[in-house]
Amino acid sequence: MDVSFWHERWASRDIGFHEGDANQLMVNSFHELDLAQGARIFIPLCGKTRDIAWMLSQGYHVVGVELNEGAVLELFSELDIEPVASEAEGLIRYHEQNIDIFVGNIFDVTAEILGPVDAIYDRAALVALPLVSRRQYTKHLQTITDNAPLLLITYEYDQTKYEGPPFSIVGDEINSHYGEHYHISQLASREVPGGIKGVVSGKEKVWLLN
Ligand SMILES: C[S@@+](CC[C@H](N)C(=O)[O-])C[C@H]1O[C@@H](n2cnc3c(N)ncnc32)[C@H](O)[C@@H]1O
Repeated sequence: MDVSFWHERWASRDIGFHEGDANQLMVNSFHELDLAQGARIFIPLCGKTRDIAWMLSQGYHVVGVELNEGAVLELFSELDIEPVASEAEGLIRYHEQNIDIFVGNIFDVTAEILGPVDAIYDRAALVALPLVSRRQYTKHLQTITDNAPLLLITYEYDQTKYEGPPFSIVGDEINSHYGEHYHISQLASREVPGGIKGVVSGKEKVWLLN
């Protein structure tokens, strides 16, 4: 998936991945991260997810990275926040009190740009990438966050029935990316209502990595 694939999806409003409300598995599992008030949560490939509104409402700080600037502007508009824009080493940083969103490619984000991270939340980010990029992405994520604890949401389904994205990711693969530095536990799982893109039945799973 190159960057033009995602820009085209935003341009044509082919954004079925966007949920109208905070993700229920995330809401039910977030306490497992055991974070202090004001903790800074990193959301890679954040789109304009409503999960950000939920985290802000719970008193957390959020830092996100998203390729598509239009998505980021929509995010702030829907949050009813007017951010300040600045340049940040080739990326654009949109900032307001408890929120920083960087517009650019995740692979151009360094630990210095990102700043301190208390936890990572990955929904529809790992599963959005093909396998070769997933290897690169998970290594990069661990480097720029110094292996911060991670709440991860994945899909599992028969990959021969639908080509993705989202891609099907099983526990063994998560272990291959993260097993060296993390203890991995599955917290919950639910059937995807209507299946994956209405084509194949699938499960949505939430994992805690710490
Ligand atoms: C499947 S969407 C998920 C968005 C969000 N996490 C959510 O739950 O709604 C994937 C998002 O990642 C963005 N994206 C894809 N590749 C990226 C990259 N290399 N760097 C930053 N953002 C990227 C896309 O523009 C898209 O908004």
